[in-house]
Amino acid sequence: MPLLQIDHVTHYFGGLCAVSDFNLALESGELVGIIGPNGAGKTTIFNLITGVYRASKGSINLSGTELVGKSPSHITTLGIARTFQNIRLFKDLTVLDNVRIAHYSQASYTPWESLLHVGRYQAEEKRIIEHSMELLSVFKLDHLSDELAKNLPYGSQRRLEIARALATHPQLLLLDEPAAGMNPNEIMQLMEFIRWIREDFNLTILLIEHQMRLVMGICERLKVLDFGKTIAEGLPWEIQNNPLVLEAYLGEEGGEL
Ligand SMILES: Nc1ncnc2c1ncn2[C@@H]1O[C@H](COP(=O)(O)OP(=O)(O)OP(=O)(O)O)[C@@H](O)[C@H]1O
Repeated sequence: MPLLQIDHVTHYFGGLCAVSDFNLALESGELVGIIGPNGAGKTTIFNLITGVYRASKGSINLSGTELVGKSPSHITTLGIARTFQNIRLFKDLTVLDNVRIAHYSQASYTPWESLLHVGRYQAEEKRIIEHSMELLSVFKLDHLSDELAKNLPYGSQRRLEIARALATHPQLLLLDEPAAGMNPNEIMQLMEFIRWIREDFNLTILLIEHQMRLVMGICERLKVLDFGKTIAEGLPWEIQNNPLVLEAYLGEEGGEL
């Protein structure tokens, strides 16, 4: 059974069909890309998977559990984490607190234990801080744990966002334009980094990206959207030579493939 099975998902914003009859079967361990020109519906698909929007039609299934109708926090506990197109850190909190916060969806103590700092609270807090520091260390951010997130360079903020996403122990990681704003050298490093976290954290990854160097370099297969519809799918080299895809991109200002 695929880890994620999306069947006939359609979503309207008023009269606009942002996603039309989208289908995807994602096997455990795969690294798949969704590409398409601006406004094609890519981020809407992430918002549908993570429960930010409820699909107007269709089904989204994670290991046998239907996600449509579930809240984003519930979906997080089921094993899906994401990053955002525009980095969404708590910029005025420390690096450590940004990762700590992500653990609270799974904390096992009660509000009373938390208020009074008794019972499971102390042990759980210790575990959360230790796990946060372990993650920061793996991402080479531990020496910056007391720094405010807003003071980190851009590339480190991206790494911190991914570290925070991994704090919830996801099986499926959704990366929304992780290479946005990066130079070619940083993109090469990011490619290595994504390959490495997939292996090290046993992840399945779904990636939205405009940077073709990254998409073609690491994705095993691609889905291409245009105006909410899937216009092509296949191996990166097949997509690169697909006339429908070329037309969709060439029609976009500055678009290239
Ligand atoms: N909350 C919303 N309300 C109304 N329309 C929306 C909303 N969110 C997205 N849209 C519209 O839905 C369509 C798909 O948007 P979406 O953000 O999913 O595209 P995208 O492929 O991620 O684009 P980009 O590459 O520019 O991020 C667009 O026409 C967009 O204007």
